[in-house]
Amino acid sequence: MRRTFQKSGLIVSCQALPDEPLHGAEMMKRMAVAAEQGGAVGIRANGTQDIRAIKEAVEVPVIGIIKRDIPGSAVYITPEMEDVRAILEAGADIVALDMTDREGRLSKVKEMIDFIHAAGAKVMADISVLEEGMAAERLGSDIISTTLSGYTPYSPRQAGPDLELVKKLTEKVPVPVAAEGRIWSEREAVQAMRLGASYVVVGAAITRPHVITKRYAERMDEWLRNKLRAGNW
Ligand SMILES: CC(=O)N[C@H](C=O)[C@@H](O)[C@H](O)[C@H](O)COP(=O)(O)O
Repeated sequence: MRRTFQKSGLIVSCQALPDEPLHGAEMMKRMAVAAEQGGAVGIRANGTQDIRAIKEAVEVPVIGIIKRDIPGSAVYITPEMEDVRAILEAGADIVALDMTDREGRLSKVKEMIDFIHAAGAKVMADISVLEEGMAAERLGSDIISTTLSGYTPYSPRQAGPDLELVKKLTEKVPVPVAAEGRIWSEREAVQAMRLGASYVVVGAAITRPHVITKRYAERMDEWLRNKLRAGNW
């Protein structure tokens, strides 16, 4: 039985790629358990080993992805049907996939969406601009997430989350919207909800300690450099 999501809440993305210090299913399982203890209503996880380990350890639904580089392609979040199959076999309740309008992707994903639905799971569309979100909804996606805003050449690059996109999506699409990407504070999370987001997905700010540490260290170095430049240190 696939699990269903609460109507709204925090989803914690528990991901560590092979070059990251916390890489490994055991670590990600513990991260997910901690997130659930803290009140997360769902977990987002990458790779079949992590998805399996997390599904066994938590009660909340799990969004599965497979990040994979395909030579010559910019699409790396659940790129192919074989990835969808593997995610479903690993037990994910929701499958998230790239639904950006690149490389004819939007004409290719319908088959994937139908396959996911036939397996009793739901679809999260990872998009980067409003038009992609609207197209993803028309294709039958169950949740639209701003995951890829800032990561396609035509979406805005910004330090913080794309709250403008969250707002536009909630006005235009009739399915739940998830605010995802570069959310670093509770204030930003609440702001996203105020703008109509049903879910807020937080990754690095909760589960990537080396990134959290780097932010602290860089801010402190910057302060120190400014002090030194001003000659009062
Ligand atoms: C762009 C991309 O590949 N995003 C990935 C999607 O699964 C993850 O690396 C992010 O951690 C996730 O989207 C959450 O975002 P943030 O870690 O910024 O809170």
